[in-house]
Amino acid sequence: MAKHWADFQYEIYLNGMTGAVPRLPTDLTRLEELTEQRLGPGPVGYVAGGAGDGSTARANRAALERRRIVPRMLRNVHERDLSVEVLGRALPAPLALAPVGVLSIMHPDAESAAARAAAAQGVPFVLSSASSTPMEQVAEAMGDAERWFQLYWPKDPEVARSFLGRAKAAGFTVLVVTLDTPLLSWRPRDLDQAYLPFLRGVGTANYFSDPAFRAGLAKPVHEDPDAAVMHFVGMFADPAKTWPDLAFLRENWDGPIVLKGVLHPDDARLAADAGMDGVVVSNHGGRQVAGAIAAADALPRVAQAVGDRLTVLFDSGVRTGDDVFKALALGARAVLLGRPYVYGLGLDGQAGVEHVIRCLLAELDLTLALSGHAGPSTVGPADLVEGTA
Ligand SMILES: Cc1cc2nc3c(=O)[nH]c(=O)nc-3n(C[C@H](O)[C@H](O)[C@H](O)COP(=O)(O)O)c2cc1C
Ligand SMILES: O=C(O)C(=O)c1ccccc1
Repeated sequence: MAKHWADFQYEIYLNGMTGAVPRLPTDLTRLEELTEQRLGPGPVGYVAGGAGDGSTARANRAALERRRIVPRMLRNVHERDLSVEVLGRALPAPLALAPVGVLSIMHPDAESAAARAAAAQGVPFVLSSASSTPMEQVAEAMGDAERWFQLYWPKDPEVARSFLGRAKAAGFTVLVVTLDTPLLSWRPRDLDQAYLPFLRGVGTANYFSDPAFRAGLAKPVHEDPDAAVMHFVGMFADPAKTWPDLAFLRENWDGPIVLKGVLHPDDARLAADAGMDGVVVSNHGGRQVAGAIAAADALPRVAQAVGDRLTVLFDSGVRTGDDVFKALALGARAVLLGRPYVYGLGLDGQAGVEHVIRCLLAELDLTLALSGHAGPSTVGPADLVEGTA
């Protein structure tokens, strides 16, 4: 676990004094291009790509960049503390790693490397249902860190029950249920490169290792892998689900449940009415609904509607420490980091993910301090204006 959060910027400055150039850039917006140079256009196209022409992913960035911080002076920011409480858990910083499937397209150590990096930095790692490594194996890599599991809610209730039972048995305590992907969207960048990793069986580890999933196959996976993949595609999510179905999750999960992919304040109210514990305001990084509202534009409306009833988390477009600051100011309790850690993984495995987390938190710490805040709790709407940039 990391030391004192405010030490991060100090350590980086110190490396600068020794003349040692960091292995990866400290401007995390540069990682995509470097990863593409290293790994090629297929995998990076998949990670970077969005729905349709990519306009939602661009809107996510624009909505964060348009908001500008108005720093305050002379507020004694000498002693700082980034810690926050999220869902009854004390986190060292308002940050977790977002669930990202198919990580083995980035690095052979995939989810285990990302989980170890998160654990080393004390940040929760949300394990995707579509991971390339079975959940039990990733749980081991997590050590005594917080274990959060993301559910793609399978069509077959036996598989859903089996996943929840396995996740519980493997020590996962927080359930993040993704609602925005009952189907995968139209993603021209992947279609045009014929790069759809799950069609080659990547991201199916939890399914292929699941007894309830395998019971639905005519032949064992190794005898007919194509049929197994098609079975996965047809059942990994369920477009027929409606709000009353959430009772199933409550019956089958003991800990906090967070609904990911909420953009409308009325959906957030429905989540609260259904006894959920939190929402992630997210448009899946612009990967699902082309033309959707930017996540940062949805955030204040959702926070206003349910901020007193639910834990409001945020993702989609976070690239820098000041983006985290802005999300806090717009009403998020914490953010999930997506693509930047995926590129860190692709470029330098576990060390690359740790680099990304440390840069982001160093920058957040400095942004807080230089804006007049000793920690996340005092940040609010008054810290921002809407500019034109
Ligand atoms: C390659 C890739 C795979 C993803 N897989 C999942 C997934 O399996 N489950 C999920 O809930 N979200 C998934 N997401 C969405 C992320 O959890 C998160 O919402 C998104 O990356 C945030 O946008 P950003 O990366 O632009 O910040 C995926 C995102 C990417 C880029
Ligand atoms: O690509 C994605 O955004 C995603 O969520 C996903 C869904 C199924 C399998 C792998 C990734």
